[in-house]
Amino acid sequence: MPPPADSLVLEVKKLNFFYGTHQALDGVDLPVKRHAITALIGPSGCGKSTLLRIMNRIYDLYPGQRADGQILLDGEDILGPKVDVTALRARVGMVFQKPTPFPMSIYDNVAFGVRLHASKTSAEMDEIVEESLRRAALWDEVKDKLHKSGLGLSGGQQQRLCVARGIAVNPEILLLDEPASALDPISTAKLEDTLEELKRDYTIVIVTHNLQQAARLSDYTGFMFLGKMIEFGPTADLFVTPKVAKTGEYIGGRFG
Ligand SMILES: Nc1ncnc2c1ncn2[C@@H]1O[C@H](COP(=O)(O)OP(=O)(O)OP(=O)(O)O)[C@@H](O)[C@H]1O
Repeated sequence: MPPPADSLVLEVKKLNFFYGTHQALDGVDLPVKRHAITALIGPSGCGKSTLLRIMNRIYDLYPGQRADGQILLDGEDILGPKVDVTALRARVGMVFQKPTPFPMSIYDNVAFGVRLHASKTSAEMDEIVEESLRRAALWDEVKDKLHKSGLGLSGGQQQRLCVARGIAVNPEILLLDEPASALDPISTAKLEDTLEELKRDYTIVIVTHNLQQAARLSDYTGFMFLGKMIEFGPTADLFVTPKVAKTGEYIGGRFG
């Protein structure tokens, strides 16, 4: 069963995507439920990252890439020509595969995006930085070195810093593209706990190669293959009783 229509924050409809003449997505639909975690799984090259990159129009930065179809965010089509892309990226934040802290202090990493979008007093900014680091489950580890470089943190801490930076601007949706692939198991577990906590207030879409991670973490899962959304549903149903044979083969490890 898909999530009820009135619980959706984002709806991808009949989405096609082209890198020049290469069609990477073909008629993709994806309903994204508010305050839930939606995972995208599928073999390498099936289009998971491409789909994620369309949701905040990162692809706009690259000539020759084009999308058609609809992506409704709170009912408004974000693929339309009149969309303010900077404002969109504040509403739909992104955390990448490799941790990408800026070469500046931990504090400034979190404050950076907020300064772009709003003017705050220093007391307000202190509060936002602390709250974001707490929510990203990093505060206790960094509260005594906020003015040291973000690049001095461990890989797992850097990734949670990127999550803190992403949520500091209070986005509706946080997109994560294989955020744990460069992390050790303990850092991965911490990041997963963080995401579980965050879904109370945010909507999360995560691309992962790790099927156990998708099964542990997500409420809904979409399985993609060769640019198509093959099956979408509640994670427990898709993993235990997939409706499409291809989904079962992938989950059963018969290809990938
Ligand atoms: N910049 C690009 N230019 C041309 N083709 C691209 C580009 N990026 C991706 N593609 C192609 O688009 C298709 C989908 O790629 P995408 O990176 O979205 O897959 P993916 O499922 O995220 O893969 P992976 O799990 O390996 O990251 C692939 O055929 C890929 O080769």
